[in-house]
Amino acid sequence: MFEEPEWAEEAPAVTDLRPVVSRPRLTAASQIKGSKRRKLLATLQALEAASLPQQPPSLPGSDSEEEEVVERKKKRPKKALFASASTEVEEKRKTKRQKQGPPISDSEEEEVERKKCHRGAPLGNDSVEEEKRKRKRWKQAPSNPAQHLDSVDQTGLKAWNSSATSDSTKPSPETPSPQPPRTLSRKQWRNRQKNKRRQKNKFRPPQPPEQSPAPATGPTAQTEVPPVLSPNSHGARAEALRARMAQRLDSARFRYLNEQLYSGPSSAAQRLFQEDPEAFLLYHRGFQSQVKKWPLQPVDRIARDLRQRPASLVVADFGCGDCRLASSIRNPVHCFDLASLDPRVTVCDMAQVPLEDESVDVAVFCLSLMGTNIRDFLEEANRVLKPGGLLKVAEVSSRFEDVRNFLGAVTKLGFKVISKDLTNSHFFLFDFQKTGAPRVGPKAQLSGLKLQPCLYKRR
Ligand SMILES: C[S@@+](CC[C@H](N)C(=O)[O-])C[C@H]1O[C@@H](n2cnc3c(N)ncnc32)[C@H](O)[C@@H]1O
Repeated sequence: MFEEPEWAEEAPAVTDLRPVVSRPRLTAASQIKGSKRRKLLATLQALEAASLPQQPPSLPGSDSEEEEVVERKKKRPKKALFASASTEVEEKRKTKRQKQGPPISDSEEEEVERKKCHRGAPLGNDSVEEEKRKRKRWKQAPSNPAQHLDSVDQTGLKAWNSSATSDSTKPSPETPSPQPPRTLSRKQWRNRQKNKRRQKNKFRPPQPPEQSPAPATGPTAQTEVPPVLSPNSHGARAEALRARMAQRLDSARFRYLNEQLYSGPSSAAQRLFQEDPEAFLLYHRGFQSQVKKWPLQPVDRIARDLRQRPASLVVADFGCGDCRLASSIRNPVHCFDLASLDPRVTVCDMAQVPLEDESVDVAVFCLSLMGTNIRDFLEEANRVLKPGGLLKVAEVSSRFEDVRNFLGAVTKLGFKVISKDLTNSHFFLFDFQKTGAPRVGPKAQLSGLKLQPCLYKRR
């Protein structure tokens, strides 16, 4: 006769985890109970036969099972009843898990095989149900607790933890499972990997602070800024301020020199630059920075015109500056200025240049009719120009109050107007031809030669 292991039904769910320890003791007890049960069964059968002859027939093999259940109910203590109730709850949980399709472990298969060996006769329907229940109980007591934890979902895990808090075999995260699971579903495997990762991260050593990017406004950024940079940046600002102030000073000095050149006679300008050669450099730096902004520099326009003429023409550049004209044409060029920025320059007051009378073909005044003695410059040009020689004048347009008066005055000095170009926004350009010696005496007033000074605004 098949004997159901009563320990499985009587024991609470938690103690079901230790079946191997309790099985031999319970098997002996069940044998004793089996003999008693047989005696009681015989008594009951006798009583039933005497008092209940009208009872419906039962299915073959079912009587003994029913009697066993009745017998068990009689013998079952209150604890066992409670255990049975809790087992039913657990069975419901297990059924739910079974619906999710947990794999049957090797120990479960072995148990099924073991039960098959114990069966001497085919089981009835009730016996089959009992067998199913037993299988469920065996599943409730997994041989590998870790596997059990992994095989349940999160809800099942919570239920397990809450119901098995006092279990000494409850797996700890650090305790490796003695038997690795052989068949895990993808979800179970993922859960296991996730748990492993969590454990790993839990014990990961903290990263050094320099590897983790700190916010720019955070305290790390504040401490990372070396205090040495502060004086440097202060020094840089001071240097920038110094440079800016120096530039302002140079600009002021340029304006002062420029005004001196326009407001006094050339002799005074000559003395100025002789006494302070650096002033000439400063003046030309200022001039270059101004003229660079122009759309067209007049010296380039004059050079272009002269390139249309024979390169054999001798040119005299009055107030040559940095000899830009001489550098732009192939003609022989006499360069005159109050100071020298180039070896080709003859330092002199252009009111008196060291050239022979009627020795040059072209006389050029490009932005150089400065000073209050313009008549002296034009009479000197007339002197060195050959008869029919070319006089080219370029001046800032704003300097002219009356262009016609200017042209009339130049004509009285022995020239005739060939061309005038008033189209440029910054300068006027005139071409004269020498007609002869000046037609007016030294005391004649040529008001047309009085031009406005070209003053630069303070920026
Ligand atoms: C505005 S800059 C023009 C320089 C050059 N012609 C140019 O267009 O690039 C005028 C030049 O005329 C020179 N200058 C002015 N008066 C002079 C004089 N009396 N004798 C010689 N050069 C003079 C100045 O020294 C200055 O170099």
